[in-house]
Amino acid sequence: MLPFARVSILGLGLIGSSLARAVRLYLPTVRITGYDASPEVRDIARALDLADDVADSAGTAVIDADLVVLCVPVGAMGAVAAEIAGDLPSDAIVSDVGSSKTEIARVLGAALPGATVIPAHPVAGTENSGPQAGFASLFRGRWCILTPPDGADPVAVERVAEFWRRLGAMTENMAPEHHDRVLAVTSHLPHLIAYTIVGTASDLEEVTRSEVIKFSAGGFRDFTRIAASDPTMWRDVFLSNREAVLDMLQRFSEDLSALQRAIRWGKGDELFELFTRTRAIRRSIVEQGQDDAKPDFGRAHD
Ligand SMILES: NC(=O)c1ccc[n+]([C@@H]2O[C@H](COP(=O)([O-])OP(=O)(O)OC[C@H]3O[C@@H](n4cnc5c(N)ncnc54)[C@H](O)[C@@H]3O)[C@@H](O)[C@H]2O)c1
Ligand SMILES: O=C(O)C(=O)C[C@]1(C(=O)O)C=C[C@@H](O)C=C1
Repeated sequence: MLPFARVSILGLGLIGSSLARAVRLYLPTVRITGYDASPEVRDIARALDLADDVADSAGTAVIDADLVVLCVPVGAMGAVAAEIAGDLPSDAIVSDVGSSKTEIARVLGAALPGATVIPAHPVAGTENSGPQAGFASLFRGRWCILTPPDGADPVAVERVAEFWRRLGAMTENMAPEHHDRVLAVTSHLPHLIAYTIVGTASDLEEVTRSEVIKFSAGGFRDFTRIAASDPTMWRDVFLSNREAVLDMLQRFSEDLSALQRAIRWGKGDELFELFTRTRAIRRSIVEQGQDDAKPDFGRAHD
């Protein structure tokens, strides 16, 4: 059975438009209503035929929904939730796709008292933003982590999980606090490091900007992709997951200092031991099929 028949997607950027495209492709009988605060994005969404209807206000977008998915930056979740509170059908389930979860659970709970809220996070994305950047296969073969509140209705949780599985994702349930610690190290810290290294390189006086661009063939180029990610999104992620990120950053700084010492004192065995360990981690990620470069992964942009 279809988990939902009428889905409203609020925020039609990379993730919202990918969700709309995926629903169209994998759940073609589901009616999609979209909304975005930006009139330009609404016009583009209409031109791209992303939804059956693109509403001009958040309230009208949810009026007959059975699932509402908030796809806006983490810092805008509370404001959108407040906008829909008066129009949300009492039996609708509200979910979201935000990259941090504890703070979102708090703001959604406060703005929508009595509503069924089942937050989720598809661990899939790119450095691009906006409605043109989305594609239907974004979630295929990717994890979607659900962070239901204590005492959540198991049927509602399973309906949201089934919705994501129908779009090709694999699902797992987690406590929001645990999610935020795991993602702090697997997603948030890597972005912080990429922003730092690209910023450091561009500030170096003895290396010109054109040299940075010209010789960025290998590792640095990979960092520049990550460092091109959306500034609003990532500002909100770091501010909303402050504690976990600062904790992981502290550990990272200590490990970096140890590496600095090993290089200074010529401790080649320490460097070799670490690099051997990290190579094994990369290999197990590739073996588990979690690597984009895997040829049969089927995530070609549609
Ligand atoms: N980009 C990624 O890789 C990625 C991956 C997984 C989850 N996420 C999460 O998905 C969410 C959306 O990110 P994105 O990459 O799609 O960003 P995006 O910038 O591409 O799209 C966000 C959209 O939200 C709209 N918006 C902003 N405030 C709004 C409001 N108050 N009401 C209605 N619309 C509003 C913007 O106009 C924009 O079109 C974020 O919470 C982010 O943390 C992002
Ligand atoms: O592949 C990328 O470009 C991403 O940054 C995707 C990525 C990640 O860090 O893995 C970014 C943020 C998300 O919340 C989920 C996925």
